[in-house]
Amino acid sequence: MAAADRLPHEKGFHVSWDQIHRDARALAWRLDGRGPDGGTWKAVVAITRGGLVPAMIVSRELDIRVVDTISVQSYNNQSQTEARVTKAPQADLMGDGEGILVVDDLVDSGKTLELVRSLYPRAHFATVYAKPKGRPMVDTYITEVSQDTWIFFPWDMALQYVQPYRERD
Ligand SMILES: O=P(O)(O)OC[C@H]1O[C@H](OP(=O)(O)OP(=O)(O)O)[C@H](O)[C@@H]1O
Ligand code: HPA
Ligand SMILES: [Mg+2]
Repeated sequence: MAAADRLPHEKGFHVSWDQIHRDARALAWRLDGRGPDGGTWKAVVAITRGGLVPAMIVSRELDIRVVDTISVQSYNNQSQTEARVTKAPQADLMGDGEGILVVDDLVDSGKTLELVRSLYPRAHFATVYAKPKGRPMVDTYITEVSQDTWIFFPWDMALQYVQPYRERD
């Protein structure tokens, strides 16, 4: 669905680069020292593509140098399709997920995390934003938004000229 076709009851939550940076840092600080046995995390695994930016910020804050990715595609623009893994992380790194921090930008229906959880049940799942339906799938998150809110990330947006209020028809 194009952004212009959104239903009127659906709200937009626009996240700037500055905001995602602050929120991803807050996520990192919350996760610090919460690895196995109160220790450090073995690796950060980003769920691409949306998890790449938060995972980079988290791994930088927590000084985790081992970073891998899992590609899960669950949306085509804004309509949901069946979640599927299109690229898996290194199997010997992952094991059952013990000590692995899986990071994504948000959890919505929870379908993406449900799939990744089924593959790595002992991993820790962290997202920056969460909607109520998907919340049971995430272990740590920073900000919750309502289910009828669409989150717009800075990598999907551009600055645009806006007509002055008095000149709009
Ligand atoms: O909880 P869910 O309902 O599964 O939705 C959340 C997922 O959907 C989006 O990814 P998407 O599949 O659109 O791919 P992208 O990260 O490449 O944009 C988002 O980045 C999450 O990964
Ligand atoms: O609210 C959202 N914003 C961006 N991508 C998404 N993928 C699922 N839900 C969302
Ligand atoms: Mg994603």
